[in-house]
Amino acid sequence: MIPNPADSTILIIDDNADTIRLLSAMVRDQGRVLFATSGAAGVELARQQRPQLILLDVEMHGMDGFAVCDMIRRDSDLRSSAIIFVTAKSTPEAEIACLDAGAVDFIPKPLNSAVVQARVRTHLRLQAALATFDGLANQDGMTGLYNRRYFDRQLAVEFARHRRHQLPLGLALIDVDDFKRFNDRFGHQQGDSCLRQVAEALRDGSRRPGEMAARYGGEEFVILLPNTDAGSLERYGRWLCSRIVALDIPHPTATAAPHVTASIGLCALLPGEQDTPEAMLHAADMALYQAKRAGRNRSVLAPAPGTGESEAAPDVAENASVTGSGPQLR
Ligand SMILES: Nc1nc2c(ncn2[C@@H]2O[C@H](COP(=O)(O)OP(=O)(O)OP(=O)(O)O)[C@@H](O)[C@H]2O)c(=O)[nH]1
Repeated sequence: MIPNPADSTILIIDDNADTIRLLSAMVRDQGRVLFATSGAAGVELARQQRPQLILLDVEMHGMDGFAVCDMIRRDSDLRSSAIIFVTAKSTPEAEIACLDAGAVDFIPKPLNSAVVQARVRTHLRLQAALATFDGLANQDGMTGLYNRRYFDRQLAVEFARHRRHQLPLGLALIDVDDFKRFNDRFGHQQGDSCLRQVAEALRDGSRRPGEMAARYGGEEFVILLPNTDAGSLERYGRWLCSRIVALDIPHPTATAAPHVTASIGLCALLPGEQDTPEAMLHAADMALYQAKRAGRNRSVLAPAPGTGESEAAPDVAENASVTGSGPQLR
């Protein structure tokens, strides 16, 4: 979806109430306008609201505009917020200093309504275009799910966050069963359509806050589940298998059932210092392998990475919890 500039949030940071009133009136037709009357309050509000555009006064008491700009530019969550400096110092040197500090533009005081509106409009359009490119770069073209590159980045971020807060992180690796036979029987185009339907079911099945589904490659998908322990993940695996069965896509040459099914490898982990995202993915991959070996159309929960058990691909019945698909609610 192409972001609409009119849905943007504009944050004004200025310690002068009159300037805030004036600027708000000038830009209120171009988005949702928020304001803060100090640099510190502005940074806090920016972290909460992630505005597309920040109109930042240079000369403020306490933390000045340059210090605020520096804090915002260093915050990875605020990388996509554009800053326009608003200042009475309109010498070329002052203008260059603002741009060098990381602002995208510069608005001189006294404020001219038409100039302010034109600059804000231009930068909101640019922000919308950048967000669109960002979205496309992170998307898998065929299914519309996130792509592997974006997933790997998010996994690293979530892994670090769950380690910091000592929360359990869940991961599900999903592979469509006997998909080569499906292509052989129905052709590649039908195969693509089948993958799109599976992707849609996975997207619908991962809509809780923070959950994300991605295409991991070929007929393999992955779902990241924040704050999910082993017990919840096992239930989720069963539920996900049943959702794919419920698509009821005929697959007469499949080995597990006469319709499309998937095998799922699960891994839940309270990340410790020694754990890595790669080891977690590897554990889920081993569990997926076991699900295939045990007959497909099921999910298998991996032993926690680092216990050594997942390395040897042990017998399913001994070392993994196998869960066949059943029509269970999540
Ligand atoms: N139509 C279509 N097929 C794809 C796509 N990506 C991968 N495939 C096919 O998926 C099939 C995967 O085959 P295998 O890795 O042998 O696995 P499988 O047949 O699903 O068997 P199991 O995984 O053991 O159940 C291959 O035939 C690939 O060509 C795609 O984007 N579209």
